[in-house]
This record gives sequence, C-alpha cells and structure tokens, in this order.
Amino acid sequence: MSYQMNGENARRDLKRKLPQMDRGHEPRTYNTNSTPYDRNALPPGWLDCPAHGQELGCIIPSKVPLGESFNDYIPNKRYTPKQAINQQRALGRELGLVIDLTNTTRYYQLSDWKKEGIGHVKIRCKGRDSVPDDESVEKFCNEVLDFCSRRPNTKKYILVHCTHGHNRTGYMIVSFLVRTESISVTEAINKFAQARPPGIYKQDYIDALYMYFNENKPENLVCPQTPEWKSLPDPDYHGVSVSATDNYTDILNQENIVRNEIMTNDDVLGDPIPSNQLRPMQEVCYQLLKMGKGGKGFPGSHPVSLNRENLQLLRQRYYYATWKADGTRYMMLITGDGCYLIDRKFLFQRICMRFPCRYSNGGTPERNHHYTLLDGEMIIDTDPHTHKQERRYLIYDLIAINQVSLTEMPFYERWKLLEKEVIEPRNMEREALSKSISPYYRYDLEPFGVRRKGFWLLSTVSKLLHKFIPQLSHSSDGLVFQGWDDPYVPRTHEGLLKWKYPEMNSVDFHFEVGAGDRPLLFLFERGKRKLMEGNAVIFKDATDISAYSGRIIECYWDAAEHHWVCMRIRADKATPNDINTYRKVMRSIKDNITEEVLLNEISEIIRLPLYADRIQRDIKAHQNMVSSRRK
Ligand SMILES: Nc1nc2c(ncn2[C@@H]2O[C@H](COP(=O)(O)OP(=O)(O)OP(=O)(O)O)[C@@H](O)[C@H]2O)c(=O)[nH]1
Repeated sequence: MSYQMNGENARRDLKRKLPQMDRGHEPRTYNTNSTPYDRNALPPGWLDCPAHGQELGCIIPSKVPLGESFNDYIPNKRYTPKQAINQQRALGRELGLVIDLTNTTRYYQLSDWKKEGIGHVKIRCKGRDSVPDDESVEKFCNEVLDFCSRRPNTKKYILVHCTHGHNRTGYMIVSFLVRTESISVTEAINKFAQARPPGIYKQDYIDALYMYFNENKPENLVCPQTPEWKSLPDPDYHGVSVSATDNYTDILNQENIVRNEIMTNDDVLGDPIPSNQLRPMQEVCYQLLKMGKGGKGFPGSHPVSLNRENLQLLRQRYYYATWKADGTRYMMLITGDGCYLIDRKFLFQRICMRFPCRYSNGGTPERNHHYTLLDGEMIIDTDPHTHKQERRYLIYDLIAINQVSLTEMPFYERWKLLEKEVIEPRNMEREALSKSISPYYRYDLEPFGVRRKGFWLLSTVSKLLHKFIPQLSHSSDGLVFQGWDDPYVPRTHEGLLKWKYPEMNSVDFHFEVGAGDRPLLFLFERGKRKLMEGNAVIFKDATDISAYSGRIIECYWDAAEHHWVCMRIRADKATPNDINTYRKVMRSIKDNITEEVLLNEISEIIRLPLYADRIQRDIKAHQNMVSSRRK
C-alpha cells in the first residue's frame, strides 16, 4: 500500500519538515583570521550579540559562551564559561545547570562547568530554520522541572544557550512557559522578548509555536527584525525560505497536502516522550489506579467474551450496553503541562490538547486538569456522503480526576462526572472561544475530537443493534455490557462482558514462519511464549506470509474449515493474547451466543421485577436532573 499522508502526520511532518532546510550543522562560521572550517571560528554575529538576557523564573537565556581556545580571535568582548558564571554571580545569580542547545561540542570544554560544580545537559538542536523537535522540547521541559524540584530551597539558575540565545533558546523557553504557567503563546513570546530583546526573530519559529499549541496567531503580531548584529548574510545559505507571511495553517490548507489524506487506526498520534520519563509516568498511572508500585504492563480494564455461564451475570447484576467501537484503545493521562495517549504497549505519546476544569462561579475556568486519567477508544468517523474523515476519542471511563482516584466509585457516577468535569468544561470553553472576536486557542486544530460514549438500557439493545450501530460512521464489532455499579477493575474484568458478531470473535497470535516455511502460532502463558501446536492459520490474499512473521496477527475461527483466518496485523500490540483469553474466546465460539440467544435472554431479563424497579429509579433520577438543570 502506498503511503498517504493523513492529517495528523501531515501536520507533524510540516512542523518538522517544511521549515527545515537544515544541513545538520551549526551556522557556518567565519572570521577574518580563520578559514571557513576552522574549529575556532566565531559564529556570525556572535561578537556583538548581547551576552545574556534577564531571568525568567530560574532560567537565564544566553548566547553560547566560547571557551579559552577562542581567546586569540576575541581580543575584547570575550564571554567564556568562567565569565558567564562570574557575570551571573555579580548579579546575585548562582548557576546550577547549563542547558546547551547547540549541535556541536566545539564551543567549550565541559570541564569549564564541571569544575565549578555546574551541571551540563546537551539537547542537540540543529538550528538554522529547523525548529526544535517535540522530543527535544519535552526533554528540555523535564530537565528544567527536574532541576527545580531537586533544589526547592536553594535558588540556583539554569543558563540556557543555543548559539545566540534567541530562536532555539526562545522556542524552548516559550514552550516551557506555556506548558507550566498556563499562559498563551502570545504572552509567553512577549515575556521572552522582554527578557531577551528582541526575542524570537524567526517567523517560522513563531508560527511553529502557535501551530504546536493550537493557538491563533494575532493578526497584529509582528515578527521582530533580524537584529543588526546578526544581519550579515550567511554566505552559504541556499535553503528555500518560507516567506514571512506563510504560516503553518496556510500551508496545511494548501490543497496538495490535505487532498490525499487517509486516516487509519494504525496512524501514530503524538510525539514520543524521553525514555527516562516513561517509567515515572507509568507509575503515576498505577498510583491513580491504586495498583501499588512496581507493576508491569498495560493496566486498562479488559472485558471477557460472553459465554453461556457469564451470560447469567446479566440477570444477577444491573448492566447497561454500549456498542463496541472498533478503533484503537488508548488511556489518556491529562496533566497540567500536556496530555498523553497511552497505548496497549503501555507507551506514552504526547499530544497537544486542552482540558480546562469545570467553570467556577465567576464563569472562567479555574485551571486545567492535572492528573486526570481517562479510558476510551480512538475511532475514525467517515461521513458517508463526503467521505470526510474525523478522528474522535470516545471516552467510556473516568479513572481519576485531578489526582483523585475514582476506581472504587460506581461506574454510573464516574460516567456522570466525566460529562460534568471533562466534557462540559471543554465544550463551554470551545463555545465561548467561538464567539470571541479573536479566539486565541483553536480547538479545531487539535489532533482529534473528544466525546463521551453513550450507554443504553438493556431494553434498547435490539434498537442499538439494528438501528444505532448500522448508522454509526465508524466500525463496531459488537457490544460491551458494562456493570452500572461496577468499580474500575484494572486488567481482565470478569464482570465486564463483550459480545462480538460471531464472525468477529478473534484471538491475537504471535506469528512466525518456522523451519520448512511452517506457519507457527504462539500465545502467552504466564508471561512466556507458548507454541499452539495443532492450530492452523490461513492468510487470504497473501502471496508472501513472511511479511507477517514476527507480528501479532488477529485471527477469527473458521468453524467449517477448522482453521484460523488472519484478519489483520495488530500494529498496536506487542504481545499475543494470553492462553486464558484464548480459552475464553474458544468457549465463547463453542457456546455460540448468537444475536438471537442474546436478545431472547435480554427480553427475559428486562421483565424481571428487580430490573423493572431499577429502571424506574434511573428514569426518575434522570428526570430530576434534567428539571433541576432547567431551573
Ligand atoms: N470497556 C470497553 N471497551 C470498549 C468499548 N468500546 C470499544 N472497546 C474496546 O474493546 C476492547 C476489548 O475488546 P477485544 O475485542 O478483546 O479487544 P481487542 O482490541 O481485540 O483486544 P484483545 O482482546 O487483546 O485482542 C477494549 O480494549 C476497547 O478497546 C467500551 O465501550 N467499553
């Protein structure tokens, strides 16, 4: 299949590629006494560029200090690491860390900092017209936060430098301010410009910041002129320039990029996080789920297949039904400085979304959610007429809100809170912004929409199957029965039931081509691979099965032919199903709960007095809620 760029990929690609005319090195350097490739050549404009700016919290923006090996070229106006330390000391600021954003190591010796007890972190950013990538920004923010949290009582400062301390340094600092101080991009850009005049002076960098944070660039925002000390032309620059009036939104709207977009459930959304952040974030999830420390693997709740035995649960407990949305499962962790999609491999991808907290009495959002954990399915809605696709995250559970775990709360309470605390504030703010003359935040630029998933009374399951599901604009592969009073149960939840259309009952195997081209299917048993002897698989339409080797494949059981049939590769999964899941699916296939069996069972259940009473109570509670809202 040829690669076609979808909206999200196009957007991320643009952020990285279009303004990148990088040739992977620092600005070409020169001085009158040196050859162009001299290791001690000065970066253009460096001599007259002011050494450093004002502090922004604990951060001081600076140009790169040049070590003593440059002294011969700098008779005066030297700015060595030692001088940088002393200059800050004279201003009452003791340095504790240097964050170096240059793409070379030739400017100074690391020992210049170390001997003074100052830490040094290198985050290589190419510079030129290439904005720092999202992973580098993430690393920068984490380094700053980490530094501050390790020294809450000793006021030390971080010197942040690229070559001149304006564009890359500004991009990082502005990103940090937006993420940690909940201020708009415009405010952060101005704050940086005041501290380090004239601020960021590259249009592309400014556009990329607005683009990343889904904010509108004010029409009256003027990109500062290139400072005089830097205005010498770079003799070796041949890149294609993005003109000052271009911005990412304009580029995105260009037909040739949007025209071919086809979204798929396997698209990678968001940006990876630095590897040292993964475990702490996983631990946060375990904590919010009250699972204790040191757990392993994806902790999300997982339903079991309906069989003749657990079908009885529908009689014994109070259930609601929902369609089984067929997309990609993600939990979502919302923190004050960003949102993270958590996939089935328990890996985190950072996305830029906004989740304000519920409106306070004054009518303004108090703040953004911080450590709120959601569970849901990412689907792609396709308009049947225009074929326009829209990605949506359908949330079906709220596990924790602002650091408070809700796992023990009954499902129906969590589901109500989800609407009130997560969905409504977003919708209200979105509406308020849409009425504003110059909305600064653009919800429409977010990578996907957000909805709460609907749940239906058992009495309406037939309608759900025959009317609602056929009209959905995304695929559904069955039903989920959710215990209305259930807590959130991590991992396999025997009370959470899924019913799949018989032909969709599936098992995820690890597939390999063995000796003599023998197809081998593996599952997991107590965390180890187990060869499923005697299980045959066929690949319809596949000429070369080696393409599937080493992958997780989802298969359905062909009862007539007694073999598995591969439906698709599961790019979202790193491990096959557990043998117990396999047994449950086989049992469910054997028990063959057809639609007819299911609907007959449900029609009996809803006639039970217990069930009828509870429905009446629910309906009353719902009516009371609606009338109290009207008042
Ligand atoms: N709990 C729940 N899950 C839903 C809902 N809608 C869709 N799902 C999805 O259904 C999945 C469980 O059904 P399975 O068919 O077992 O999912 P799967 O993705 O094939 O996963 P494996 O069992 O590991 O193969 C969940 O992981 C969700 O991704 C819903 O409303 N509630």
